[in-house]
Amino acid sequence: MIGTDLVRRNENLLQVVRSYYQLTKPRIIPLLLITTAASMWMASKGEVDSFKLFITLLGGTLAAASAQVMNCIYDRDIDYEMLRTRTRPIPSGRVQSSHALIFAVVLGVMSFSLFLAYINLLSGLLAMSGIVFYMLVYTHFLKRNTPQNIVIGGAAGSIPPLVGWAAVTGDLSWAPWILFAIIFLWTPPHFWALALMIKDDYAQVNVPMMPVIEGEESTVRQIWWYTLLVIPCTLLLVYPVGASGWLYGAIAILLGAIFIKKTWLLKQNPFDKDMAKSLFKFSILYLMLLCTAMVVDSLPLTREVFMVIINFVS
Ligand code: HEM
Ligand SMILES: CC(C)=CCC/C(C)=C/CC/C(C)=C/COP(=O)(O)OP(=O)(O)O
Repeated sequence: MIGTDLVRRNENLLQVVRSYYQLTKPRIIPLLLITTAASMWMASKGEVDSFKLFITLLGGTLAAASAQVMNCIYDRDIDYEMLRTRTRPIPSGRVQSSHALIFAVVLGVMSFSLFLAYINLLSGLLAMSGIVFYMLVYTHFLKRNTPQNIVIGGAAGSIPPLVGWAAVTGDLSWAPWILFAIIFLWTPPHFWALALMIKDDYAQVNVPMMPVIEGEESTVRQIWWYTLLVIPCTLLLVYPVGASGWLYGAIAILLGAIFIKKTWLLKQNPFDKDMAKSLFKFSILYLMLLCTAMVVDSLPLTREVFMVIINFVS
C-alpha cells in the first residue's frame, strides 16, 4: 500500500516537473544557445573560457525559459483555441497562471544573478532586455496587431549573440551586431515558412501573421527578399569586419546557395506546404551549420592547418 502511494506520488511529481519544463518551450532554446556559443567562440578567437561558456549558456537558458513562460501566460487564451498549442500546460489546466508567473520571475532572477555574479553587468542587462522585448514588444504590442510582428519582434531572438559577445569582451563591437542582423533577417524566412503551413490556426484566433493578412504569394515574395539579404550579411563577418576567415566564408556561401534554392522553389510554388516545411526545417539547419562554421573557423587549429596549406601551395 505504502509502496503504491510512493509510486503514485513520484508519478505526480514527474508530471509537475514535465509540465513546468514544457512551459519553457524547450525545443527552441538549443538554437538560441548555439548562436550565443558561436558568438563567444568568435569573440575569444577560438579560446573560450569553459567556465564562462557554461555560466553564460546556463544564464541564457534561464532567461529564454523565463521569456517563454511569460509568453505562455500571456497567450493562454489563443493557445487554448489553437490545436497545435491546446495541450500546453496552462490552457490544458495542468499549471495555474499565478504559479507560472512565480516560476518565470524565479528563472529571470536566477539568470540575472548568474550574469552579475560570474560574468558582467552588460551581458545580464542584455539577457533581461531579451525577456522584456519578447514579452512587451513582440507578445503584447505586435503579435496580435500587425503582420510585421515577427519582423520587429524577431529582434528578441537576435539578442543571444550580443549576450555571448558581451560575456567574453565586456562590450559590443561590429561583429556581434552583424550576428544580430543575420538572425534578424533570418527570422522572417524561418517563421513565415512555418506560418504558411499553420496559417489556418493563426487565422482562427485572429493573429495577423503575414500569410493570413497578405496571402501566400506576397509572404513568399517577402521571404525571398529577406533570404537575399541574409546571405551578404553573413559575409560581412569576413569582409570588412574580419571576425571570421575564408573557411567560414566558403561555408556561408554554400549554405546561402541552398537557402536561396529552397526559397526560389517555394517562390514558384507558394501554396506547396511540403516546400514550406522543407524551407522551415532547412532554416534551422542553416543557422546551426552557419554557427558551427563560425566556431570551427575561429579555432587556432584551423588557422594552423590553413597556414600549412598556404605554405604548401606557395
Ligand atoms: C519572432 C521570432 C520567432 C518566432 C515567432 C518563431 C516561431 C516559431 C514557432 C511557432 C515554432 C514552432 C514551435 C512549436 O510548434 O511549438 C518555431 C520552431 C522553432 N524555432 Fe522559431 N521563432 C522565432 C525565432 C526563432 C529564433 C530566433 C530561433 C533560434 C535562434 C528559433 C528556433 C526555432 C527552432 C529550433 C524551432 C524548432 C523546434 C522544434 O524542434 O520543433 N526561432 N519557431
Ligand atoms: C536573450 C533572450 C532571453 C532572448 C529571448 C528570445 C526568445 C525567447 C525568442 C523566442 C522566439 C520564439 C521562438 C517565438 C515563438 O513565437 P510565439 O510565442 O508567437 O509562438 P507560438 O505560436 O508557438 O506561441
